[in-house]
Amino acid sequence: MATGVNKTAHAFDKTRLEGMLLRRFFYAPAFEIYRGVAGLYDYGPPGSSLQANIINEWRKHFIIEEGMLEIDSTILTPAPVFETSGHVARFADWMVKDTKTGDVLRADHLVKNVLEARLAGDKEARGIAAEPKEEEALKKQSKRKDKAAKAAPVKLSDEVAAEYERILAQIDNYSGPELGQLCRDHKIVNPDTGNEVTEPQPFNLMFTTSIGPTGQHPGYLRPETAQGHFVNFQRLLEFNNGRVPFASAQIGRSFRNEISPRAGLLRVREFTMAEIEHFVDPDDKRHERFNEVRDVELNLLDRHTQAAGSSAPKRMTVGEAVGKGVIANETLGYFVARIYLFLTKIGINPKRLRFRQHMANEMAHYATDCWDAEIENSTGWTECVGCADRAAYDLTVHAKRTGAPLVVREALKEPIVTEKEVPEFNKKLMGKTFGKDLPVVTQTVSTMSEEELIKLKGQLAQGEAVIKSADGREFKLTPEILTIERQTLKQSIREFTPNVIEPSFGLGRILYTLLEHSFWSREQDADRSVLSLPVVVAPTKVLIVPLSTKKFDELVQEVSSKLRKAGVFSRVDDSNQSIGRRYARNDELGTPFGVTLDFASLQNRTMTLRERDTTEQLIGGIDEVLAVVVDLCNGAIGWGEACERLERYTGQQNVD
Ligand SMILES: Nc1ncnc2c1ncn2[C@@H]1O[C@H](COP(=O)(O)OP(=O)(O)OP(=O)(O)O)[C@@H](O)[C@H]1O
Repeated sequence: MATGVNKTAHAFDKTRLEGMLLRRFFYAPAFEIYRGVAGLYDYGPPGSSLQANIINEWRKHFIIEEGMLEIDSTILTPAPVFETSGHVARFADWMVKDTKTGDVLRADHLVKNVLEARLAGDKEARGIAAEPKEEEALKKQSKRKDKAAKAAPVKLSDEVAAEYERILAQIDNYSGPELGQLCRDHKIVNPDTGNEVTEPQPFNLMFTTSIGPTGQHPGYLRPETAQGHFVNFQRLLEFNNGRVPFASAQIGRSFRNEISPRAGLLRVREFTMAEIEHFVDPDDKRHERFNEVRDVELNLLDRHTQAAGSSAPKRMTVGEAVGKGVIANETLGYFVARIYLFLTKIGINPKRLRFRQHMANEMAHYATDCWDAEIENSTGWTECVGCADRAAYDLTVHAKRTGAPLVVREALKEPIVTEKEVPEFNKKLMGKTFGKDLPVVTQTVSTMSEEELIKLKGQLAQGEAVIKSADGREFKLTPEILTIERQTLKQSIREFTPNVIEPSFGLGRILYTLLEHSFWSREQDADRSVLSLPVVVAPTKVLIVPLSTKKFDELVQEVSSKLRKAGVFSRVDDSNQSIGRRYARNDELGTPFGVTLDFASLQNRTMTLRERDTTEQLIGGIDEVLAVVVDLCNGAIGWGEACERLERYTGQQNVD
């Protein structure tokens, strides 16, 4: 009985969406009455509920479903942690400055925006319809002062257009000097002023602070939550009975001093992340639940496709991708698929979701493979989740710096028995013979290969031998100083540093793209906007609408208390506005169901149930409607089944 809804009746209108989000206070610029600060936003009631519901679903989907160990580590971090992790040296973006005004721009964004705008201008000049992101680029450009950029759309030669496409397909792969070269080669200037820009310089994105009253401990606000997992590794491992694989998970705030944040929630300076660190045996990256996701189909944009200048993803199952080596291993593939399932469950349009593999330069030097979940929106494709195999890098560097044994010690079922040449030193005699060079001699012998030791043993059997240290000095050895014997060794413990697979979610980006994907206007009336948020994440699940205030108080109380007891979040709208207006307001807030109490409710204890997307209405007894609505909100039934149940109910009433 549910009729189809044409959600694409009106073209997506970003200005309308942004106006509505602000009007309904999903989120707003922070400190607005102080004129605000770029890149900081406050969430209002519907935005906060939406984020809380996304987090709730994330916790169910990952932490509960996968038995992960949840942690909550501090934001304030002493400097040595980020010196060790490499963030102090390398957590930087390339920035350029306007040579006249000193305005600061992020170098890769400058190149991307200018080339996209030129391609959009080219399309316009050729009379080809622009894609939404290109329209955005043109809109931005037309507001700017650069005369050349504002001039009539310019046709590009086919070679130049192809070159721009090639650059854009691998924009994340360029180093700072290469971005500088691109600016010179393609005459890229600051579009706001038309002025040239400086050579790109690295800019560290971490906010510095100092801990303690005298400022003696330099520190940083964390730019990601990951280090909190690594520094707690020993305790987490112990909690997991000393075994891998296991995963820890954390949801919390991160801070990045972004160079010029101008993209709303997509690029902010303070944001909530949800991160997983899955610790796994480096020799065995299979995943025991891989079969559950093997057939999940994904859009995969691998690095070879990008290097060839294309951005057309290949459609493939995860099983196929891991089998063919497109995705490096099962565990990484498992998480890529689980990320897909999570994002689509909360309402991201699967057709506008792809996984892009990092190109060689883009990936951290230690990582083995990395895939970003990118979601298409009005600004183009935006990374919303990163999923990387970080190998053993993090635990290794922290162990080296602190001396903490960040390793797994695994009892071997079968001890490994090996025969080995073992050098034994006469320390006393060696001390007398070599004095302060003793450690050099010991080190030189101890680091010899099996083959070298056998050769040395042979020479000693002849009376003496000469060895060469790493710095080229020679030392004479005799059988009195050193003996080498073949021994049988038994190893019953295997010690190794686990590898880490890290899915890292930015919740603000997911929330914003979800709002774009859910937003549409009714066919008959472009002014009537709807947010088709899935029930699981909708800020309010049920709107209770009494016809007029006083007479219905008791029923309103009854209905809201029953919904509360069933764990369904509802709101009462008893304003004086017409029911139609009240529904329209809640369509904008994404409330999936409405129940209306009218005079029939008083007389016959009936209630009307309305569905947001179709606007269909069903009538039933109050308790039956409540039972149906609770099942709808818990995801036990869909709208089709709700219709059948209430129609059955109405049929029975008529017979009775
Ligand atoms: N400035 C930001 N504002 C909002 N979300 C962010 C920001 N930076 C990162 N994120 C989120 O955190 C996730 C993991 O961070 P990661 O370090 O992989 O991002 P990134 O590669 O630095 O992003 P970008 O290249 O867009 O700056 C991203 O997928 C994104 O969702």
